[in-house]
Amino acid sequence: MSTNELAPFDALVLMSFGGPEKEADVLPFLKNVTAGRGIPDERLVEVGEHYYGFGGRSPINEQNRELLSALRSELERRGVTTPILWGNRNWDPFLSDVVREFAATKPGTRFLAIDTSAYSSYSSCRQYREDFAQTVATLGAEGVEIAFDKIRQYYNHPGFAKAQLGCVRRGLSELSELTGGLEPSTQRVLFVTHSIPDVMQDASAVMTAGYKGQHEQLIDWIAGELGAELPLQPELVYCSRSGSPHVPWLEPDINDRLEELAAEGITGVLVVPIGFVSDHMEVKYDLDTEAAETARVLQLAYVRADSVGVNEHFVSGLVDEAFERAAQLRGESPDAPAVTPEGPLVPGSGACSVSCCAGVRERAICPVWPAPGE
Ligand SMILES: CC1=C(CCC(=O)O)c2cc3nc(cc4[nH]c(cc5[nH]c(cc1n2)c(C)c5CCC(=O)O)c(CCC(=O)O)c4C)C(CCC(=O)O)=C3C
Ligand SMILES: [Fe+2]
Repeated sequence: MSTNELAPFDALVLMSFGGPEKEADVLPFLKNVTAGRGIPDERLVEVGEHYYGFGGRSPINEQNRELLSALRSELERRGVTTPILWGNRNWDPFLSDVVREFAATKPGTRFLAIDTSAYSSYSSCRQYREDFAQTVATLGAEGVEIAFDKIRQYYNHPGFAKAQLGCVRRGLSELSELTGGLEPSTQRVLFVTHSIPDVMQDASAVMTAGYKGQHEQLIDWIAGELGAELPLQPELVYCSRSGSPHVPWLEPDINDRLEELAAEGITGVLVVPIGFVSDHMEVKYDLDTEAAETARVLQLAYVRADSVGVNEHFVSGLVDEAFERAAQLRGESPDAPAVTPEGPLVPGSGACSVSCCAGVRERAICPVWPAPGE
């Protein structure tokens, strides 16, 4: 007997940010990212340099190829034959191209998207829903009907959470080895995520625990799970701020915080990239290059924990979330596990509804999930 755990979906699509793969790609990529966003030119030149420092190649596409292949293996292991594609917002392979090619052989395709972004905010969730709406509209104008849904934001799904827990555990033992033992009075754990503008943070906190609150809840869960294994005080800091210096973004920046901590007598840190699913350019440049250099100058011992990458808990969690979403759309009430007090961000439950993480611009989103009462 065979059942299709992903019905009513015809295909899965891994949806990501995209990144350049050679020097000539860097500027056109940055133009795509910042189209209509008012990022100062100086910032673009500066960010371009981060990429040129790595030969113009972001690691993100390679990491997504690995994630795609890990997801394929996990689906195969579970006997699922539904195809899985990969598409990006800002660089080749572009979502619309991938979807167009697939839908050409199968009109009316229903896609279920898995995006490489765990938390709620305009940049990390709603903007993907705008991308899906735009893709539906573009193909619709070409006479090709398609539909999209997406899995829930998964920062508190046990798969992602357990993967993060493992990364912290390994990082702690590395710091301990490097420094001859964990020392609460002189060491800290810095959980790092991508800074966002305060207004984006505020919009994210209307219908959900918010971008910042979700990170804090996950950190609390990790600390609870580790118990005495975590003798060091954890805190949340930020990286990769951009935009005008007059616009407030979430702080403290990791480099500023390292300076303060060094002045307070801290001599070692474990840096955990909890906001990122893989070691892409923010991790390679902002953490492994820039923050590591700040720590070196301050003579701080610096260990960077792994990102979840293709950790088995993470990968099988993503497949569980796809199954969960498909079952919800079949009218079933699947188990929706979550490790933090906020609970699962079930689409349309209020979290991730039409008004969740609303941006400054009015743009069509897809799928449209009204919350009860909206
Ligand atoms: C929350 C968040 C995530 C995490 C969630 C997720 O993963 O989606 C994320 C991921 C990423 N951000 C990336 C790259 C960039 N982000 C930029 C700009 C911005 N990011 C923002 C937020 C986020 N970004 C914001 C509020 C801006 C300001 C402009 C705007 O309102 O959009 C810019 C423009 C230059 C600059 O301003 O730095 C670049 C080049 C890459 C690719 C890395 C690689 O190539 O390996 C990835 C994975
Ligand atoms: Fe970004």
